Amino acid sequence: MVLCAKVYAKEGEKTRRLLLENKLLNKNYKIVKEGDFLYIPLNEENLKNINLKDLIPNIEIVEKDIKKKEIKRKPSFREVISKRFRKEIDEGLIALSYDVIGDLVILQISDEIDEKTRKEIGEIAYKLIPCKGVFRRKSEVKGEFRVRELEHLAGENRTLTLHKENGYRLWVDIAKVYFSPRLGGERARIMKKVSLDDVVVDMFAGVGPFSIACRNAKKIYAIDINPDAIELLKRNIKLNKLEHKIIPILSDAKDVDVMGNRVIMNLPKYSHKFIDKALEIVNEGGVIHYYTIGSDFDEAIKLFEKKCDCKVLEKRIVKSYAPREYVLALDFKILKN
Ligand SMILES: C[S@@+](CC[C@H](N)C(=O)[O-])C[C@H]1O[C@@H](n2cnc3c(N)ncnc32)[C@H](O)[C@@H]1O
Repeated sequence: MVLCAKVYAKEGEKTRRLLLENKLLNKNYKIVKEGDFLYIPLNEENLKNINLKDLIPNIEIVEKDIKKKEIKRKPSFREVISKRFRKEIDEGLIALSYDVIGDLVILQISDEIDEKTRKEIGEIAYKLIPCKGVFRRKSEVKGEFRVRELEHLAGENRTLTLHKENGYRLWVDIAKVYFSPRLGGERARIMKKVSLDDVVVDMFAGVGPFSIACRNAKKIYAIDINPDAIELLKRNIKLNKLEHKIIPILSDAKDVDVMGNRVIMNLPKYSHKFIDKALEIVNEGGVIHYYTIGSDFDEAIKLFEKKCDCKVLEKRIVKSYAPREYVLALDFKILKN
């Protein structure tokens, strides 16, 4: 038996909404109609904390024999793939993790899996993950622009998408520029550190996620060598109404002539080659947010200590890169360049 509110059918919707707003609706049971009346199941647990008569003075509470709703949950992509392709997952040929960038999904399936199966997995992802198009990583990120090759598997064959994170929006073309949604948390961390009088230099800005995350700063120089990234960056600056703050610069970071007190070096694979330039850019007392790849922090710390007088403010593992290798973040306060 379930405790129900018995109301005239014409009062039903109003009562249901009131009960829902006050967390008093028991969604595990169906609402039943008999004659002129509706029986609306009540959440007995929450009913203890509220006098229902205060909320709906004429309410009649009755017990009623109602069947539980059969809730059919759609299985997740991971559940389906784990069952169907256990062996391939264990062999490292198919990954259960995937990236969602805007309305596009990027899967990790090895070339060793035949094309028909790759497309089949793409179709499963298309059905089970809310998205418009599904791709797979066809290569690692490579070259100066740090872009990866992709293979279209299902849905729309379009690579431009609008991604949302940390309260800002970004146009990203996954075929032309680097972008990782897995860095959203790292950008949120930097965002909290930025103050109104900061001048930020984002040396490897891409489509601008770090630059835009620093929107509370006084000024932000956003540099990238990839013309497609700079075009999207300009679009993102407008989209987020930051034309008065962010200065996009299409250039090799080594050639720029700017200075700031907060320098972001988000080029983990090659950032070590740009430390001298970053030390030229940063004001004394400023901070360098250094990203690198390694198994521990020691190498990066030694590298900086050899070149300047500095102090590690914070260090953290951002994400895994390869077995026992990570993308590492180190914040250095530069005491003397
Ligand atoms: C790992 S991506 C990071 C992009 C962006 N910060 C993000 O989080 O999405 C590195 C970026 O550095 C750019 N890049 C590589 N070498 C560069 C250089 N010498 N000067 C300026 N930009 C460079 C690439 O085009 C790429 O967009």
